[in-house]
Amino acid sequence: MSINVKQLAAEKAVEYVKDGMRVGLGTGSTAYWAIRKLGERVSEGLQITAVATSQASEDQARELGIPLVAFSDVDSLDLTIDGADELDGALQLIKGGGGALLREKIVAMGSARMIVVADESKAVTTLGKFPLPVEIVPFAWEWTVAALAKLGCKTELRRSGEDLYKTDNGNYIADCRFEAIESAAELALALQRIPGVVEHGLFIGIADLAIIGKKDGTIEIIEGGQDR
Ligand SMILES: O=C(CO)[C@H](O)[C@H](O)COP(=O)(O)O
Repeated sequence: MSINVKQLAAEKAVEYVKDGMRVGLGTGSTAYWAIRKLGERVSEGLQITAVATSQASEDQARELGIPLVAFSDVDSLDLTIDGADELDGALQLIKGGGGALLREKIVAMGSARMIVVADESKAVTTLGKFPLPVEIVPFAWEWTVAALAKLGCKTELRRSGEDLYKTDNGNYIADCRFEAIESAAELALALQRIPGVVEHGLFIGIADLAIIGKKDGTIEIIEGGQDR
């Protein structure tokens, strides 16, 4: 039987959750396993409150009996566990493959610690093979997409079947294929200067720890210095 490497990484991360913590719940197929394990621990008596980063994670947590609060009801969170589409050795991330990057960034930035959980295929030397998701407002989206393309990427507006994909916040996602991002920090600044961009999927200086599950059943832990 093959090992579920996402589950391996996610369950390791849940070991960092202690009684009384306020926990941010990430989004995606790796975060799913973390939420599942948290639900198991809650049913065994773990006392936590949680904030979800998407409707999907909220629904899953509710079903498992994890006590949920709105982010506006807490000053800050102790720990967020979330997945990533790519991560490098400096713990810079690309996120947003699941379309939840805006809420994910708010929740991660509002947490004392962020743990990234991933399988080894997500670990890269240079970010950029995975198209960078950028959340944009629907108004004048054609203009915003053209402005993004001027940064040197191939840009595609995300679709959901026949329709344009809409985030939980009612915005669109432009997926920007750079192939290689030489300076994530410079690109982040350039993206922030484009009106119409709500948020981008570059997470720089936010993650504290990455837990990477490997096919051979081992786990690699990368520690980083965040500068939130
Ligand atoms: O950023 C995300 C959602 O917006 C996810 O964390 C990211 O896409 C990784 O997902 P998965 O664990 O399913 O590979």
